[in-house]
Amino acid sequence: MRDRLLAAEKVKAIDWRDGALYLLDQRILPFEETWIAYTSAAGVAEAIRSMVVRGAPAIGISAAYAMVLSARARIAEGGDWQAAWEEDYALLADSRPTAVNLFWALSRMRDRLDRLKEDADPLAALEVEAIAIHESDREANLTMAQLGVDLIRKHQGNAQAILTHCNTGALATGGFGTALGVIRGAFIEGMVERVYADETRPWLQGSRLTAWELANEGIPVTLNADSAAAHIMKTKGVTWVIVGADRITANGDVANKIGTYQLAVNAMHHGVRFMVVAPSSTIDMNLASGDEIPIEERDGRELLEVGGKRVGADVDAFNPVFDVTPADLIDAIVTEKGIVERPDTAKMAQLMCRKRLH
Ligand SMILES: CSC[C@@H](O)[C@@H](O)C(=O)COP(=O)(O)O
Repeated sequence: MRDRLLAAEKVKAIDWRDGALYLLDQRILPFEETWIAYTSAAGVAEAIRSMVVRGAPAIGISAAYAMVLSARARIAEGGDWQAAWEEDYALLADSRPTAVNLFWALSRMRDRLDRLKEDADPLAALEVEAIAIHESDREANLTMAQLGVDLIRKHQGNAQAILTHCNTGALATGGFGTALGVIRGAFIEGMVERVYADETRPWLQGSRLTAWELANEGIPVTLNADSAAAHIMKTKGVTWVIVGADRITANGDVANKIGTYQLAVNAMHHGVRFMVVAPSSTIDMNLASGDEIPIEERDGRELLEVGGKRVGADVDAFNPVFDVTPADLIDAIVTEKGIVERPDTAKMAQLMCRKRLH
């Protein structure tokens, strides 16, 4: 399974080469595959804000490389370069509020600088750290895929229908994906008959990105409107809903793409199992519950317009782009440190004490 999973890394969203960060512009996929080169932290912050790069782990990795770009520019300027580096740090931290991977990666970069020996080269150390963040996300994808597949097998090993939301694949991570990594692994093991992909209004991460990734690999995928999910659970033999996460709190509540919460409610009603797949960099033990998670609200025009053309009436639009699924609706959280079934505060604390499994 490992080799076939790694083949899915042919698709990637982030490339660090020749001292620049290259991001695949996810706003225009699947119609155009355009890479944009970034050489400044401000440029990367704007790329995150405007969704050139998206998906919690991918945002964190991009921010880490942005801090390398910042160090190079600020050291060249001379003077108190660390104060200027902190300004870039703040700019990046302000780009999107919900995915904690962003803040996790930034603080790892700052810690690296704080631990630097006096004669060490800060730029080289930061680059090594950013690459390590990227690499460890790839590794985490592999471990989670294996654990998630084992969990599916434990409950029901034969081919089944799976429903997913948003995009959690190679485009959203440093590897081949979190939830989509488990789905890929389950398909390789002959345990997936069909994947139902929610289109994921309003950015259409499901129809543009997830459906594209799966179809490219010959994994049977059917696209559906988000509002069809309950009907599909009732009529199409769905056994698992498998999603990613942007922030998981100390009690096991999960923030993910808007619409995830209603999937969990519907899954509970229909007896469909609900799995969340996320690396431990998505877990925020500083927040007691999901009520404390800052939920990003984006411009209402994202709902009122399609392709820049007005389609909605002249009214206000409320556009929260994440919601919080309470822990008691979740069957399992799969991380690279292990699986937490029926999450609660004690089990999450135990998980975070464990070492990574790879
Ligand atoms: C592995 S990605 C997990 C989440 O980041 C994903 O489900 C999601 O909600 C992405 O939202 P986005 O707004 O596209 O950044």
